[in-house]
Amino acid sequence: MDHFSVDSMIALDFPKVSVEREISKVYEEFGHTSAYVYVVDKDGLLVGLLDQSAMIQAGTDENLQKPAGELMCKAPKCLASGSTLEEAVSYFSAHQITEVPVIDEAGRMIGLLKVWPLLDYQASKLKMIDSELNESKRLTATLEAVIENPYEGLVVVDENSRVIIINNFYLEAIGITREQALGRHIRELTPHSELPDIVRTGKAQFVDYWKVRDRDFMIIRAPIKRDGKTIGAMGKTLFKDMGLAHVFARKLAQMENDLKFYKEELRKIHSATYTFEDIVGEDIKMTSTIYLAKRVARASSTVLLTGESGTGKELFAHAIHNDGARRYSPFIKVNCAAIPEQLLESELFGYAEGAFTGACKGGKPGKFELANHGTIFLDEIGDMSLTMQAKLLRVIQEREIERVGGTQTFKIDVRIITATNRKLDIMVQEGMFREDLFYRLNVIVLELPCLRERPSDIRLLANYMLTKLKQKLETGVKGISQESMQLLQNYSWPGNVRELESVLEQVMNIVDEPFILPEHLPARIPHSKTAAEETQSMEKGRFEEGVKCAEKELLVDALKRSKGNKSQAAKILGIHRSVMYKKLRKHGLGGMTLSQEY
Ligand SMILES: Nc1ncnc2c1ncn2[C@@H]1O[C@H](COP(=O)(O)OP(=O)(O)OP(=O)(O)O)[C@@H](O)[C@H]1O
Repeated sequence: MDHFSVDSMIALDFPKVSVEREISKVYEEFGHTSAYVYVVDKDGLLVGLLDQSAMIQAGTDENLQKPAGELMCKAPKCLASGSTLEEAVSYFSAHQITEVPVIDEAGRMIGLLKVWPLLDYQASKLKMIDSELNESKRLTATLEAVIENPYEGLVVVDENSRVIIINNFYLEAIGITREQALGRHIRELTPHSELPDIVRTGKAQFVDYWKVRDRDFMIIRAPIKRDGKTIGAMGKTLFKDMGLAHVFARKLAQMENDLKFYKEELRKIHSATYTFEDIVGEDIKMTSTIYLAKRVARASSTVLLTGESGTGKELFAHAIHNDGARRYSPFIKVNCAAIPEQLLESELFGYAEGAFTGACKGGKPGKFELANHGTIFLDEIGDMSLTMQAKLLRVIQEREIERVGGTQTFKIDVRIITATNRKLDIMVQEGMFREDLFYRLNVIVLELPCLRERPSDIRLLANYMLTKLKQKLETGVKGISQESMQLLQNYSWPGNVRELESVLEQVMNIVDEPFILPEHLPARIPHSKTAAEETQSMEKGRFEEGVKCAEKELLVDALKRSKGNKSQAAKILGIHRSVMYKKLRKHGLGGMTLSQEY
């Protein structure tokens, strides 16, 4: 006989559908990888091989057309007519036989489907069942350990609120045995249980208080659902006892505190620290600048602060912001000289997501965005490149920004305060600063006087800083000798107030004596006397200074204790009122009020 395929089976009145169905059943049963089906013709010759894609590859296999006597040797007669493949497979597998006859409608066997290797399949199926069993045993053991953990109570009820799982912790808490609990309605065990409500509503209750037999617990209750339907509920204690709950609550409170602290720190970073109260100065140049600054603080106009380094430009920027309507909004400082040119643009205007390699997801807001509704303080504006000046000009004119690499523009409402110690007008002439930007920034100009122009403020500032440093450094230094003060006033202070601050801090760190004397001052502050004169007068001067300072300190102390009452202060010191007044005049304390610092 010729080779035959599914089509040739049709020619033999064997319906194609039926063959395909039978074949697919074999595959379904044995899996595509574990079974092969051979088709043998009625003369016992192998005529087809069904591979994994269920094709009859007639004529393509070298085994085709070979006698299949040995394959058929086990074919039972009882199956020779009309059994379905399913019946055949189950019969064969029970008898460890791996062949199925193909029969025609008259019940004649026209071929044979040989299923191979059925035995391997059975063995692997058994192995699989065995490993599934082991896995589920392992899982059950783990679940039991979880359920029986000694730190938490657990009870599970079914859809009728009957207990199906309960752990020892829970049993112990309510004081009954497992046998007494299983299968009972939960309210028979704990009359006020809310689990039936959870089963009814299907809604969880997160964290509730549960008191049982004089013990307090925190508990959560949750529904158990399958295919969206509530099939039970579980109650679980959260802590072994309330002691642990309190530990947890304390930790939570600590974390909340920390969070508050960091939020406050962040707020401080984005807010102005100083106010006009922190600006010390009595010199007319200074007081008129403060007066003007206070006036401009109320408006939103752009301010340009000029003056030598260390004259207090940043201090003024803070004070102006803090005195105006924007005081509760951010104060953002940008040091234009400290940020590399290529980063300044994204620092000021932010960048969009994917603007460059390494850009943060979601992009990053720039300082202008952060300062929205508040103030941006652009320090060292004179150090900004011409390219950046053009970009800044656009923002000032349009009052809108676009993130680097972005397409959207944002409207911004920001007050701009700039500062520089460079001469912007000269820079404009030299082509180093854009003229149009200069006029945009030069709306209100506050020129801060340098320290050498206001020597009277040196004494004031030095005493003010001494008081602050005494607290900070906890030193025994009580004051500055008159002679030292004179030297400080004679000095030119190129670094202005910042330099004065650092000289005092440096001196107070090394001086062990109560008063800062000329020899304690750094060498760059010129001493008016020659070294010989100094040595001579030093001993005398030191004693006199000491006495003078001590006397002054006693006077100040007595006045403080008498709350400014001079007669009372005289009594405290045991001196006559007239002597008291004389000494007060000598030390310049005649008009002393309590708020003054000496
Ligand atoms: N009038 C003042 N009263 C009290 N402290 C002052 C005064 N002026 C300046 N200071 C202090 O001096 C230091 C320098 O001030 P600030 O940084 O404001 O100066 P600046 O002009 O901005 O300096 P730069 O140009 O170098 O940035 C700060 O510690 C500041 O608190």
